[in-house]
Amino acid sequence: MHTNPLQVAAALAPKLESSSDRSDVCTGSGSSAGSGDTALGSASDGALSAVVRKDSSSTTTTDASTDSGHVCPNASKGARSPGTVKLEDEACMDDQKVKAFIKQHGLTLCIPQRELGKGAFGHVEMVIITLPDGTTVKAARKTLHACETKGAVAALRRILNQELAGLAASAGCERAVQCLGYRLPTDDDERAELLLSCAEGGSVENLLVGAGL
Ligand SMILES: Nc1ncnc2c1ncn2[C@@H]1O[C@H](COP(=O)(O)OP(=O)(O)OP(=O)(O)O)[C@@H](O)[C@H]1O
Repeated sequence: MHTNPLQVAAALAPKLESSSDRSDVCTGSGSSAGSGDTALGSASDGALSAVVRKDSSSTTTTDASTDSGHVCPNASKGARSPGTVKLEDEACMDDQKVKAFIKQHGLTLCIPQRELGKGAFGHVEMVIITLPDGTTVKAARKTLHACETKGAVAALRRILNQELAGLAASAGCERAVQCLGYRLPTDDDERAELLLSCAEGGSVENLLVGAGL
C-alpha cells in the first residue's frame, strides 16, 4: 500500500466513508485483522478530522473533533435518509458516536461518488455515508480484488493485514490517512475492503510532480 504519500497528504483535506452489502459481518478493532471470521472493524480510533454536515439548503464542512453545538438536519425535521441505519437516538451524534457508527456500519452504507485511484491490489473510490442524524460523511473505500486462484482469501487477508499494520502506525495522526473500518473476506469470491479517511488533496507524489520537483 502506498500509505506514505497519502498519509501526509491527508492533512490537505477532510475525510471519511465506505460500503458493502453483506450482513454477516462481525465487528472488531485492532491493528491487524484476525484470521478467523469475517470482520468489520477499525484499525484505529483516529480522529474524524471532518464530516460534512448537510442540510436541505446547503452543505457545510465541520470539524467533528472540535464541533460543539452544530445543528444536524434531523434535529428539526426528524427525517432520515433512505438506506441509513436507525439508531435509538437520532439526535445529533457526537464524535465518538460517529466513529462507532462508521466503524460498525460504514462499509454497508457507502454510496460511491467517484474513483480516486487504482493500485496494485485494488481500487479506491470516494464514498459518502449518511449517518442516522442526517449528516453525510465523506471517506475513501479501498477494495482489494480477489485473485481467481485458490487460496485467494488467505492472500487477501495477508495484504489487508499489511495495510492495517501500516495504518496502525499512523493511527491518531491528524495529518495521516486513518483507518475507519475494514472487512475481511471468508470466501474466495469475496472482496476485502478498507474504509479510510479521504485525502482529497491528493498524494504528496502528485503534488511534487505538479510542482515540477
Ligand atoms: N485515503 C485516500 N484518499 C484519497 N485518495 C486515495 C486514498 N487512498 C488511495 N487513494 C488514491 O488511490 C490510489 C490507489 O491507492 P492504493 O492504496 O490502492 O495503491 P497505491 O498505494 O497507490 O499503490 P500500491 O497498490 O502499489 O501500494 C492512490 O494512488 C491515490 O491516488
